[in-house]
Amino acid sequence: MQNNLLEHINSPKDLRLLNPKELPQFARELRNFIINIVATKEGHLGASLGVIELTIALHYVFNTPEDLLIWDVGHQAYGHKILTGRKEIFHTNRQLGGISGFPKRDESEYDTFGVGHASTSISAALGMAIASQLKGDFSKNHIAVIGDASIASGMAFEGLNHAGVTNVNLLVILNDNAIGIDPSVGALKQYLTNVKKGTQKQDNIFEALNFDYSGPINGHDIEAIISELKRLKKVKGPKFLHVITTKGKGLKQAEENQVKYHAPGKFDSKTGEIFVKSETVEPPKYQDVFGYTIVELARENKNIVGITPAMPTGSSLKYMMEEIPERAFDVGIAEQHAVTLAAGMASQGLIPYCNIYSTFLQRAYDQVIHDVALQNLPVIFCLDRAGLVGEDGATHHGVFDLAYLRCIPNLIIFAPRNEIELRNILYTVQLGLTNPIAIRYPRGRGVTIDWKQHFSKIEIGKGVQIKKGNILAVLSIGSIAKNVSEAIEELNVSHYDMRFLKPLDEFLLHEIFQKYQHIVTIEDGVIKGGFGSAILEFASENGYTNPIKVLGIPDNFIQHGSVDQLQKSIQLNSESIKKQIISLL
Ligand SMILES: Cc1ncc(C[n+]2csc(CCOP(=O)(O)OP(=O)(O)O)c2C)c(N)n1
Ligand SMILES: CC(=O)[C@@H](O)[C@H](O)COP(=O)(O)O
Ligand SMILES: [Mg+2]
Repeated sequence: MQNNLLEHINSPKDLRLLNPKELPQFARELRNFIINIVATKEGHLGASLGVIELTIALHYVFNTPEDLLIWDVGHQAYGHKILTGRKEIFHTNRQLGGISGFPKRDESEYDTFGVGHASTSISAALGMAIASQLKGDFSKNHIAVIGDASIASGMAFEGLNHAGVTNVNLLVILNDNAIGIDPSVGALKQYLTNVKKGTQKQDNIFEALNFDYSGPINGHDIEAIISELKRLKKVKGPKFLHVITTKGKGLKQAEENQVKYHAPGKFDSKTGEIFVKSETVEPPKYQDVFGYTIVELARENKNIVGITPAMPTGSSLKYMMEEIPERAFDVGIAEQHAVTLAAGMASQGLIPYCNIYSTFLQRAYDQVIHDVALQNLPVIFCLDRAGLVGEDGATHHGVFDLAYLRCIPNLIIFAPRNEIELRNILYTVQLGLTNPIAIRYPRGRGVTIDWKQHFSKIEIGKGVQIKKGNILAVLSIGSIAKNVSEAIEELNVSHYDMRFLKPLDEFLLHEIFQKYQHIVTIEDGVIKGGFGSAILEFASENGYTNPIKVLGIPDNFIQHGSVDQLQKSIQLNSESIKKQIISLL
């Protein structure tokens, strides 16, 4: 199909010149444009396809960028990006030096608020609306578009609760497609389903919170959305529009397999078929080592429970949810709840494995300190996606965990260098743990094909030497050990995998500091406050004066790109590590 309309549209101003009758065709073109590019460049797909009509209607009716539009999470904003001046560079989406996969303030004036983590849009839009009111600007509209999974999170409710007692010009649009990445969960989901079916007998929740509620309306009927948005534009105070859409709309496979097509990787843009990688045997993904191992352990140990806040597929807890559903819980986008739920369970003798992406645990920091560590409850945090995650970029890199966890008393912190270490620590912790523990491991595949070996117990607080050499010792933590091994293969230096950031293996450290002239520390976390800082503190406390070089993530936000490219850009790839070590020898 020719992009007859899209060809001429580079901004919402151009869009507003179209006749309303042309908009359905424009929607088809925009969809195809996204499908064609995501098919080869990868990225989030289903969410953007589902809001094409809504995106067009919003920019058609509202005077963006003066009217402020915020996309919750932002993974559904590809149509918005293309419509707001980024059509020609959309093919660089999520790539090194290219545009971000999420709205970002320094990328466009149409991106009014940086997003990536869920459920922030209502608070941000409310803040902007209050600012407009205080400035005496009563003409501006402030619009938050939020999904059915994201609105169930505590933070979204906090925003609604506040907004309902204001008279600011705020429009919350619920894009209800009944699914997050995985199917939405919880009582609110049931409520929304009942509203859709027209079987809801109770008061409308949103009206009860003082919102002017309208809907549900068909989010693919562009005429209907435009007409409703025009009406709402004239209504004062907090308004709530409930829109029903289909995730993946317009691509058959994406509609039928919404979980897979959330972010499908490369696929055939014509047929929609996902390209299957060749059958070469590869090491497993760390998430699968977690997912399969917890099932194995939980079969034997009936006290084991699993928790995920809305990431059953991403964390691979889905395997336990399939086999032992009564002990595996998807609690929705509710990281804070997930942590305190785990604390409650641990207080009663259960053994909770609380699996949260490193970046999303940031949201539950107080719960980790106040509900878990302060009471010394033996919760097992499995922090997936630790380190650089790649194309999701700055909002999603799990690089702060070592630093933000290290200062918490009682907490044990472990990072496996490979799949076997992960498997063994998962085994060890259910044998009886007196403290909480954080186990952090990266996105993607490990290094060991034959990973499913017999369990063996790991001694808490013990590091190991994995290569012997002279003069210089490299101390690493976690899976960055692979880069170190490659870097020093031909060098006469020692390599220690310290494994535990807390408690540090001080016995081993004394040995190292007495034996080697130079120490190099390497971590895939921020250098301010992480593993390297811990070693510097150890040296200072014990009067060691050996020169220590700290390698890790520098003190700035790392953007998007492949993990290899990003590691290279901050000298954490094996070649750069090698050069830096040689310069010290
Ligand atoms: C705090 C936080 N937790 C988890 C995620 C991972 N995540 C990204 S999108 C998503 C589902 C969002 O679902 P919904 O709000 O319904 O939007 P849809 O994808 O259906 O458009 C989740 C869980 C996140 N981005 N932020
Ligand atoms: C938008 C979002 O937060 C998720 O879709 C995230 O991109 C998932 O990351 P993984 O691909 O690492 O599971
Ligand atoms: Mg949804």
